[in-house]
Amino acid sequence: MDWMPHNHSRSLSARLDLARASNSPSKQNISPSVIPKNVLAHANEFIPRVISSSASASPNFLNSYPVPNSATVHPLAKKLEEGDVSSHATPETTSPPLTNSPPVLHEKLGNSPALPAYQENVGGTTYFYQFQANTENRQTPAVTDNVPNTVTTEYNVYTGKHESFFLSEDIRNDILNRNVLSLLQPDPQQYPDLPHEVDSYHELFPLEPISHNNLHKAHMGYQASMYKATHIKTGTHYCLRRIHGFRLSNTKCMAFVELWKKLSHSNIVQLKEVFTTKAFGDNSMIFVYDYHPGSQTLLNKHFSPEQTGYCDPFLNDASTPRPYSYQKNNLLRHTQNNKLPESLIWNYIIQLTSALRIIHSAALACRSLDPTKIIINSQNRLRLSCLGIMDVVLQETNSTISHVALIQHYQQEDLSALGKLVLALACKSTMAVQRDNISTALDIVSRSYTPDLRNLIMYLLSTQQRRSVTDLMPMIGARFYTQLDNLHNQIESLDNELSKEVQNGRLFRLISKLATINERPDFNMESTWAETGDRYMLKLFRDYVFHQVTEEGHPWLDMAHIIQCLNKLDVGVPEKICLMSRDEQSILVVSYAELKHCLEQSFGELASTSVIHHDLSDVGVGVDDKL
Ligand SMILES: Nc1ncnc2c1ncn2[C@@H]1O[C@H](COP(=O)(O)OP(=O)(O)OP(=O)(O)O)[C@@H](O)[C@H]1O
Repeated sequence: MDWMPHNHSRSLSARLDLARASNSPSKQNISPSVIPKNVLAHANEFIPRVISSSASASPNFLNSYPVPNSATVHPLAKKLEEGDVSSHATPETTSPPLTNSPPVLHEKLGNSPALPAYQENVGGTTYFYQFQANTENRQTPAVTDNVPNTVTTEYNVYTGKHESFFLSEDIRNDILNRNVLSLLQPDPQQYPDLPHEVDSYHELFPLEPISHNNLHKAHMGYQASMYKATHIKTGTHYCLRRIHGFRLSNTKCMAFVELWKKLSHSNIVQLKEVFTTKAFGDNSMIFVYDYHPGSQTLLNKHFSPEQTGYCDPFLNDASTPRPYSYQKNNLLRHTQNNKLPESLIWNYIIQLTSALRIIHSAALACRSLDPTKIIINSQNRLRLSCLGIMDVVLQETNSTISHVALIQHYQQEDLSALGKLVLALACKSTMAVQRDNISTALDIVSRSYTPDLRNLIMYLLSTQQRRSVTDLMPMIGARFYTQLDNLHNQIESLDNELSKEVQNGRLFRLISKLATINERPDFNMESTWAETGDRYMLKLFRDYVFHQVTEEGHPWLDMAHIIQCLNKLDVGVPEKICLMSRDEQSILVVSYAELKHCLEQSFGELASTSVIHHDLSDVGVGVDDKL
């Protein structure tokens, strides 16, 4: 069978390669009868040429070996015929160690040690061979023991611990959960009134039940609702907060919007844009924010009656009046049993003060520091949401007020709101901050937490003095370092997790390229496109990488082998491997560099005529040093 008849000079090198493929201690001779005469005439002394991995010339991979029926068969083919060797090949791999060698031709030029060469004259052509370096010590034995696609099962593949190879389950689930939430689509039957498009956004999905109760007017008398939406052009998900029935008559407030849009901080939900729309059938004002899937409000997280076992300790049953001391003891007992860890409260304080610091230094005020307007994610990251709305809405309702003049007042209100929030968290009660309950609540804090926490709350609640967020820093003290340390540790562990997966995209793109080429039914009306030329090589390579079998013919699934082969293909190393045709009649000796060239060439052909072409061109870029 001569399926690569068109390049005789290549055939010569191929023969040489095959001779080297039989790189066993007992050297194999190349039968002179298989060397074409027209090549001999020009090359009576032949020295194997160096194959550079970056060679742009036509690759030297067409090393096919027609196996003649005559007596002058190549020794390796002869061995195959005689059944001396198994009819498959061993995978080229160094991990785990193979007891039998793969038919790998190590031509790692540049880093291979200089070994003595010997020469042999065959039919007038001189062949130069290099002795094998320390054959006994090699992890991989001689080729004569094996042929492509077979492994011996004297060892077991190290399956390893799942977690040591892949992202931890917790992180994976968290990410998947967020992805699912981001992709949620509304049921049109459940929400028939939802507009198809609102300005540059579509796929609106309500983040809370749409209230038709006009009494629920959280934003200075305006009803509001929240939607997840997708930007039509970029596909990015955002949060739209709609203020119902709002008509903007004064554009002065848009100066605040510009200031808020510029404010970027890890503890605030960034405002992206503000616009008016009639898409909902009324005059609505839309505030577009970053979307943080999986977030919940602080109210839901810590004060929700829907949580099992939660009830507000300050909620008295009026039908059973009891002496004050009894109630207080009850409160204390309840708080002791249910209190939040102090470290968590300080964690929140550091994040909230950090956000307030940046807001106040931009001459703005939050004005919505409320458990319903602070969102928290699964890693306890707090973000102030709803920023900028009050500036717009209040400007409208009372346009005579100068916001700039009042900003300091609002900032003081922010600090009071922070004091109440910390008190509520320490007592696990939103009712604790009611005027009648504050002294009892502070008493509870004194008994349950350190004086530092009480002092901070007292400072924030004392309205006699002018307070500043920067004054809180000494009260936080060394806890700041603990927070920083925790964050660094978290970053490091995420970095470790990321490093496990960092190669996946590259390998996936490589496999995608192979899969789009291999056994493609037809291309450009050529029914044999996937079976001839470059593609044939890739098909055999696919068998070599993925279809290894044991000597008994059982599938051999070794991820290390697969990944190693793909990495070498991606880089295009000069190392050579033997590929065997499926009928086991022919063997090709081919380098990864040549295979890479085939892949690029064939994929280039496909991509150039494809209707859609996703850019996979960066496959392999800069990975040489990552093997
Ligand atoms: N930027 C955001 N990204 C993701 N989810 C958010 C974002 N902002 C708010 N949410 C979620 O949307 C839902 C509704 O938020 P909203 O601020 O309206 O809370 P609320 O308690 O319903 O307050 P209100 O009384 O103003 O309606 C909450 O579950 C909240 O977690």
